[in-house]
Amino acid sequence: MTNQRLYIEKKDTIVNLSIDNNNNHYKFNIEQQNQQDSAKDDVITIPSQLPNYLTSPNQVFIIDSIKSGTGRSSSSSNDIYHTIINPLFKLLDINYQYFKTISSKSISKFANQFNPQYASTIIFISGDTSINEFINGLPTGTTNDNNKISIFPIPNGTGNSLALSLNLQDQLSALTTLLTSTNPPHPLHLYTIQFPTGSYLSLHNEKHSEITHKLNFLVVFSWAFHASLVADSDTPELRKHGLERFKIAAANNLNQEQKYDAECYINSKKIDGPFAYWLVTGSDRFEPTFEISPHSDILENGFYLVAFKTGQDIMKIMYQVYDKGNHINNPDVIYEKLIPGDEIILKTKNSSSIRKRRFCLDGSIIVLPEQEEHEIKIQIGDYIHNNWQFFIIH
Ligand SMILES: Nc1ncnc2c1ncn2[C@@H]1O[C@H](COP(=O)(O)OP(=O)(O)OP(=O)(O)O)[C@@H](O)[C@H]1O
Repeated sequence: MTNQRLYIEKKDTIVNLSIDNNNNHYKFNIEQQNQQDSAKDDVITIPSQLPNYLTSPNQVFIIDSIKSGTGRSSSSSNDIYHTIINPLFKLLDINYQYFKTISSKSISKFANQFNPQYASTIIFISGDTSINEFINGLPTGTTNDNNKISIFPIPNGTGNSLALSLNLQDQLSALTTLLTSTNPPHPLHLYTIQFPTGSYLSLHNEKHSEITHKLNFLVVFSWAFHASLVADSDTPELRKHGLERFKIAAANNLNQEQKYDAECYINSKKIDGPFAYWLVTGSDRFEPTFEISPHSDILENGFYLVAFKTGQDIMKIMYQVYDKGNHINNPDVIYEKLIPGDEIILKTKNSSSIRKRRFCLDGSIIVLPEQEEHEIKIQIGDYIHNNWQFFIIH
């Protein structure tokens, strides 16, 4: 059970928030006056003056991606929006618009019609993919002040790498950070990939939609073993297992040779494959203890290549990742930093089999067309995309 007591200065009221970690059930209650006079030392004060990004003229939106993580049903006690966020925001007089997903296209559609009057704050109750879908779904913005978007993740997905990289370990601590942070929102850096014509987004291992323009990622772009785990575990059956779904898919993948032929170039430096593991990431961890890139800082512009070749003991290296990111000291692991101005190109070979041409983009699976060779270039962008300026609340 995780508990949090908040003192709402504006209303001179203490509220108790709790989450039962076993079943994800939330509770919200307002303390009686006589209890309030007792121990006030363990409370977090929510000041009367909330951060600018939650007050007018900023427009606040909440996107509730209800199938993220193990999913949740509306108005039940595992629904953090209705149980906690809605009553808390009402108490704090925060004006916002609530948007709940109804399909796998909801977030892209919401993004495509997004046309705020002022700078906006978007709070995601989701994992990483939902945030990625929003950013990639936006139309071209104007260059007025209304193009500033501050994003905040309340971690509810299977993969919550963005939140974890900001040290937001759970929903309640994320909420208090959102309400009390004194840091100005920081530029949120994006990385861009042009996929070959004919590439498509795959959902539950079926073609979902064609990729028609460059796509951005926020936290991870992967191929080989990592992309296979994400793709293979994307079934309704395995999704029920939450984070365990990756472990189940990993066990299945370890029964097959992990051989992905390619050459990789960082600027003019060539790195020969074949690879078993290959990904680039700007975040330091994918799970609370899976420290995939200990030197990454999500607030910096740049990312790391983490890769190793076929023939290495995959599980041994994965355990090193869980051991405080110790894999980066393993001479068989390639760990390279890329900064603005650098570029990375992956040239795949013998990749006509579908398992060899699946990529993971912040949790989405992109399948390249059926060809023996592909070339993918990843560019380090900045925090501006399609005229929108992105910031992260931290
Ligand atoms: N009502 C819905 N019906 C179908 N799909 C939905 C619905 N709501 C959200 N989704 C989709 O579910 C996915 C949730 O991804 P998100 O990253 O937020 O959570 P997740 O559990 O971490 O998933 P992953 O780890 O695979 O990225 C998104 O692709 C989103 O569009």
